[in-house]
Amino acid sequence: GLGLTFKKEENFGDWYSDLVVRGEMIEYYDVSGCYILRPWSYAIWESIKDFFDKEIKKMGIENTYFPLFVSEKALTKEKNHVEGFAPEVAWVTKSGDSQLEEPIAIRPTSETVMYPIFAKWIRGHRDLPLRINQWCNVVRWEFKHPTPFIRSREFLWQEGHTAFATKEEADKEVHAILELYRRVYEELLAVPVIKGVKSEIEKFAGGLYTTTVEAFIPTTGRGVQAATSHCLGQNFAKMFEIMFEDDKGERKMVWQNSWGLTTRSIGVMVMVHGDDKGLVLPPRVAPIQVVVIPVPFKGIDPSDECLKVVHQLQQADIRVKEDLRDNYSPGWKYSHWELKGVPLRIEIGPRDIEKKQVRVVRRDLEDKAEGRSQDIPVADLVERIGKILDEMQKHLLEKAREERSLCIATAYNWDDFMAALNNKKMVLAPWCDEVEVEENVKARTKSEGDGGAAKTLCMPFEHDTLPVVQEFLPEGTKCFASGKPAKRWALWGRSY
Ligand SMILES: O=C1CCCN[C@@H]1CCCn1cnc2cc(F)c(Cl)cc2c1=O
Ligand SMILES: [Mg+2]
Repeated sequence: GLGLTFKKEENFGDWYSDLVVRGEMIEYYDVSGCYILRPWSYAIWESIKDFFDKEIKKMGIENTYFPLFVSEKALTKEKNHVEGFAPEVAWVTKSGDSQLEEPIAIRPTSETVMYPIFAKWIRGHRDLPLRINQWCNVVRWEFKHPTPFIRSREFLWQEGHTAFATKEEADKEVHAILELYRRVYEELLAVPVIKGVKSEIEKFAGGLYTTTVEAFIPTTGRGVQAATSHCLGQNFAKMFEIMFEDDKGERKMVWQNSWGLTTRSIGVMVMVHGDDKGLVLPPRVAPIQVVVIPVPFKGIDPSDECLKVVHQLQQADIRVKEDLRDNYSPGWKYSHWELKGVPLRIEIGPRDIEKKQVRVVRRDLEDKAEGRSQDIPVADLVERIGKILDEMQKHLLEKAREERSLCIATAYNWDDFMAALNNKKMVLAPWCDEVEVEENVKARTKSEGDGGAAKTLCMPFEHDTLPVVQEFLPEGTKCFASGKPAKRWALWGRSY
């Protein structure tokens, strides 16, 4: 039958892998860790890209394209930047059947591709700020189990790379980009995220500090890094000698940022909103927002009325499609388009034609929920459909926020921390901010708990939906793990 084989709450891993294929987002591929993005998911990436690209252009950031290949010399310019990552670098070693003189790496990220060129482009303070972005693919030969969208050996992303004369300008941009990432998740994907800063061991080692938006999958109790915005400080400027002459004629190193959002965002959206009937797509990114289905009866075929409604909605820039196939029943079509996660379906039968109305059914409400289906006069259709789509967008975010708030516990000691963790929650706990304590928590949670180590997901910036804000760490509060004086709240959790 059409229904999904696995239940989300019972068998999440299989539910997800099956759903992204049955929902026609992903096709499997014979190179391990690589997936085909079919139109149904690629269209969602295009919506994300359209939004983000428009916003960064408003900020004066320009798109470029740098080569896919990195010379070994450039990639290994800074030993400690690469050494941790070396195992995941993919190399081209031959063309045809002849060995290459030098092996060439495929970019896993583009700092080492771009920054030697930045050093050429940046001479004086008038060359600053330099702010570029590229939409591309990167390759990282991951060894952990691959998961469509969430972890693959090749993925699509945007990577922004910027250079400034002062730290203040860099800091400001880090947060401006982080806010755009929050908007991608909350306004387009209807996924709530928590903004924060990474700990010293979780941050990008090559940088000064890393800010992040963290999403959460309630079903598995795992956090997932949704996007990241780093301030690199002057570390890369030092490595690649990116200097400029300031307005007093002094040679200074630039201050840099780099920031990225990947196709992982699509997987997070599927995991958060999907249900046992299939995908549930937020209207803002749904490739088709409304599907119109005729319900023939006693020889009357409402296909013409369907096409009229389709045309009306198209005029209002609503992404609408009719399903007039006569080799499938209305019931089959309802299940099919629910599996695909189309936000709204419109049913038109002979009685609807008589009454000059249509039946509108929402994908985001449970079968018996109030307001799931309603009869709407054709005359009011465009206005009402627009309103219902906006309502769905809001409802999906509110529902996800509500569910996530139930998955955040606050703990002041180890036992409460472990209880919450093993109850599939993220845990806000006061922490002494010492690296070895964080390493110790990782080690202890790896052995004691099931499902992998807990780590710090971030130190939340003050956040309206969290039970705490950084300032209110009561005097004398002890670190939940070490008992030492706590310095800050940390959000801990198991993660992807
Ligand atoms: O996260 C972002 C946003 C967009 C631009 N880049 C940064 C840092 C990327 C870290 N990182 C992440 N993964 C890597 C994998 C590698 F094989 C190598 Cl050689 C380097 C890295 C690496 O530097
Ligand atoms: Mg990695």
